[in-house]
Amino acid sequence: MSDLAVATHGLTKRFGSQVAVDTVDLAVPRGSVYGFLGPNGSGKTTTIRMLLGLIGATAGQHELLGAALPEHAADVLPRVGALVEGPGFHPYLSGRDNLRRIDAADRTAGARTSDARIAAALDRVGLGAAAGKRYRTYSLGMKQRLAIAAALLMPRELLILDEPTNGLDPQGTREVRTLVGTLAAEGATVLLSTHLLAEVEQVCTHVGVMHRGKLVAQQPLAGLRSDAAPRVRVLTDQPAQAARVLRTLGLTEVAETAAETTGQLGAVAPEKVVAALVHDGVAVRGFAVVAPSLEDVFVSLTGRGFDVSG
Ligand SMILES: Nc1ncnc2c1ncn2[C@@H]1O[C@H](COP(=O)(O)OP(=O)(O)OP(=O)(O)O)[C@@H](O)[C@H]1O
Repeated sequence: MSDLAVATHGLTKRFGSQVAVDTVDLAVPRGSVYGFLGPNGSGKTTTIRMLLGLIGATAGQHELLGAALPEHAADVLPRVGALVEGPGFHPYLSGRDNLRRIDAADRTAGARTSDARIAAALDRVGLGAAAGKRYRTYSLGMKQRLAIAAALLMPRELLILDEPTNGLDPQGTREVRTLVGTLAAEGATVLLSTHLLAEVEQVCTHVGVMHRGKLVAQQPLAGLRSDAAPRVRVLTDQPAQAARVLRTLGLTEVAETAAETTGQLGAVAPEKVVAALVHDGVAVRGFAVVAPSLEDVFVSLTGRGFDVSG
């Protein structure tokens, strides 16, 4: 059995002359919560649509749960729950009745257990109380949660969620994050796309970063952090003098403000920096080694800021 829940090899999608997804090799380990991160338009949704067979790839191959698609689609796709844009819900039916329609269309689901399955799925996403209301009266967040409930009607080994917290209020966002954590704890692999760093920091074990159609980084979250270069921060009334010392030692990206000087450590030991500052007579009021935030890492990979408010 493959230890990857999702694997792609040179997956590529062109729209006319535009390359939306460019030779992407995804490797999503089983049991991981994989954050598929990237700015808007970087190719996440197009990749996910190819994974699920909603659009064909221009080039490349992919496997879900160890089986090649599209050859094994009939066997594999029932074990995969998906949330992609534009679920086909009926506006005049209640949330519960919409799930009934979806459940009834699933040949692998037993009709006698349908009510219990639907109630459990609604409960999981916190829509139990609103289950009887018409879909068209739902807020965007409720619609999103109903879409997740639809993906959870059957037990799933793999969940592929495109921007699952899009449009949710903070409370709804927290609920979805908790739900993702629970599903992962139960053994499901979760691939979720997002442009929100907070989402990645709070729930993901692995990260893949897309930028202009290319996968520019892919690794465990902890690795991405530790690979990033730490900086020193020197609080001092003599920032220019401190900056000279840092540069002489070989620190890079040295910057100074009125009250502090910072620089990227590289291979230089922090204690060596302290000793050199003292030796040079710089009055140091504070000294710290700071790991760059995830946002710093992503900006360095994509050259773009992320929305970190979520
Ligand atoms: N059907 C299509 N026809 C033409 N171009 C498309 C089509 N679908 C996507 N694109 C283009 O492909 C690129 C990648 O889009 P995609 O939706 O995959 O990005 P994304 O990372 O999911 O962004 P977002 O977070 O905005 O959904 C974009 O430039 C987009 O305009």
